[in-house]
Amino acid sequence: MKRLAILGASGHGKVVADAAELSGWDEVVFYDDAWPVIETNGNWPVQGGSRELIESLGRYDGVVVAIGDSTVRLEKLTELEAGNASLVVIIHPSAQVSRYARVSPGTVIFANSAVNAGAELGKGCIINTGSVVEHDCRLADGVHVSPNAALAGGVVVGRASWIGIGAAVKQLVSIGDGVVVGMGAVVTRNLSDGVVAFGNPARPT
Ligand SMILES: CC(=O)SCCNC(=O)CCNC(=O)[C@H](O)C(C)(C)COP(=O)(O)OP(=O)(O)OC[C@H]1O[C@@H](n2cnc3c(N)ncnc32)[C@H](O)[C@@H]1OP(=O)(O)O
Repeated sequence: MKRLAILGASGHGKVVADAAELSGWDEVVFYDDAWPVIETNGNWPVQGGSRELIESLGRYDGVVVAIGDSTVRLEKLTELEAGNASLVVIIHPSAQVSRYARVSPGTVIFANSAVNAGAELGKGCIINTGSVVEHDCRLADGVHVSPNAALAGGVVVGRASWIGIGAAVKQLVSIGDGVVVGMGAVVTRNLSDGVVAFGNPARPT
């Protein structure tokens, strides 16, 4: 019996839970600091807040954080690691993840996405539905690649950056830390830390 605890009773959490069940986890439960006001998240129970999770880590074979805000997600991952939580990777069975890619703990990879050979993904990344992380991309901790976004070969993305839904990033482009790439953007040039950029070609606002 494999038991998974997910911190973050969010809509994103439901997708993580669904992918987890489809990839062999027998029991999936949530923890969220909104507990006990929130007692369920879709089909799954919410059993406590982050403190209760830390106190009951021994009950679980794996833990993952499903908080959309990348900075908060990384903070919670760090707290759980300090408590010796067993952070796991969740991969939807329809995702294509190369055996030559490296995926760090706490990262989730959703349906119909592809992560190709030589890609390196940091901790707590979200590779969302239908997105593409091409060969030799390097994603730092906490990167979110939104649904249907595509990173061409050798793209580098910094810590906690967010690539919006349907965006496209040219090969070998380097995106800094804490960047937001807007939905549908076409990124042709490097982006420095902290910028918000969108449009075709994408320009920082
Ligand atoms: C499973 C999931 O749901 S994952 C989540 C996926 N969601 C996303 O990818 C959303 C990413 N976010 C965006 O693209 C946002 O629009 C941002 C971050 C780029 C900008 O957000 P905000 O700062 O709130 O901008 P706001 O909505 O006020 O728009 C400001 C202007 O920019 C325009 N604009 C905003 N985003 C874009 C975009 N991606 N492309 C072109 N124009 C845009 C708006 O139309 C508006 O123009 P106007 O002033 O002429 O009316």
